[in-house]
Amino acid sequence: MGVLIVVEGLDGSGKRTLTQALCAALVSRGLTVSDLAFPRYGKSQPADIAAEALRGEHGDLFESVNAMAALWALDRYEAKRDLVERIRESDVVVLDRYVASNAAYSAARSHQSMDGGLVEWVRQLEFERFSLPIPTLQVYLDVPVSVAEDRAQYRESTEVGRDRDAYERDSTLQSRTAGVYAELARSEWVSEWSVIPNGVDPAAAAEQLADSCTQRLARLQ
Ligand SMILES: Nc1ncnc2c1ncn2[C@@H]1O[C@H](COP(=O)(O)OP(=O)(O)O)[C@@H](O)[C@H]1O
Ligand SMILES: Cc1cn([C@H]2C[C@H](O)[C@@H](COP(=O)(O)OP(=O)(O)O)O2)c(=O)[nH]c1=O
Repeated sequence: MGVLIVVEGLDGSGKRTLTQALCAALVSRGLTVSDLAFPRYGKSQPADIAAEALRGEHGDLFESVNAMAALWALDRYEAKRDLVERIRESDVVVLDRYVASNAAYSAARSHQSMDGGLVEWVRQLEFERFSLPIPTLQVYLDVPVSVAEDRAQYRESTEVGRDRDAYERDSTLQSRTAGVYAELARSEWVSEWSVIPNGVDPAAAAEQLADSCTQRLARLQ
């Protein structure tokens, strides 16, 4: 039975980079590691439909915050059995985005703080109704919106298929999302959070997180 670590943050905040560094740091400690990124594009119809809606397809689907959030949530519901199995079979499972993404982006789209109703709606849908596994630790990459945007723009210009979608192009949405993420982290929403400040080297952050995983695993035994 392993620990579930979730990496959260804005588009371009460095989630994929930290996830990869963390997996490498865990493997170098002799641990068995499994990683998964949400949305599971190409593997989940709900995720693909939501991504298409972000690019203007499917009529007015994009307009509904709840409909979009339900699609991202259904992607995770479909992955539940796989996720539970990975947690059973690995020492550590690392996720690039999870339920907190839905909470932060949905509240931000509706101009709500974390107390406005949507965050609680997401929690009830995903953790109560769907009974998705509760993360052991949620890691928030606290990067200024302008830095995340510059990185997402750079990636768009250098990587095929990484053109920015409607959320990524909306910098006021990104900035409200950062506000909700900060609230979620401060209130330790659903489980423990760790905030990585801007400027911390991803490899150094990964080493610290890997040490913390080793200690948590020792406590579980
Ligand atoms: N700490 C960092 N400092 C500088 N550049 C970074 C850092 N972390 C990630 N990057 C770069 O920023 C871009 C976006 O990072 P990525 O990990 O893909 O972000 P995300 O998965 O959050 O969208 C990539 O080009 C990556 O190489
Ligand atoms: C996983 C997830 C993502 N999102 C948002 C965050 C992103 O802006 C957008 C797409 O996810 P993202 O991780 O950015 O996909 P990619 O960069 O690979 O295209 O959807 C939610 O609103 N809820 C969720 O549950």
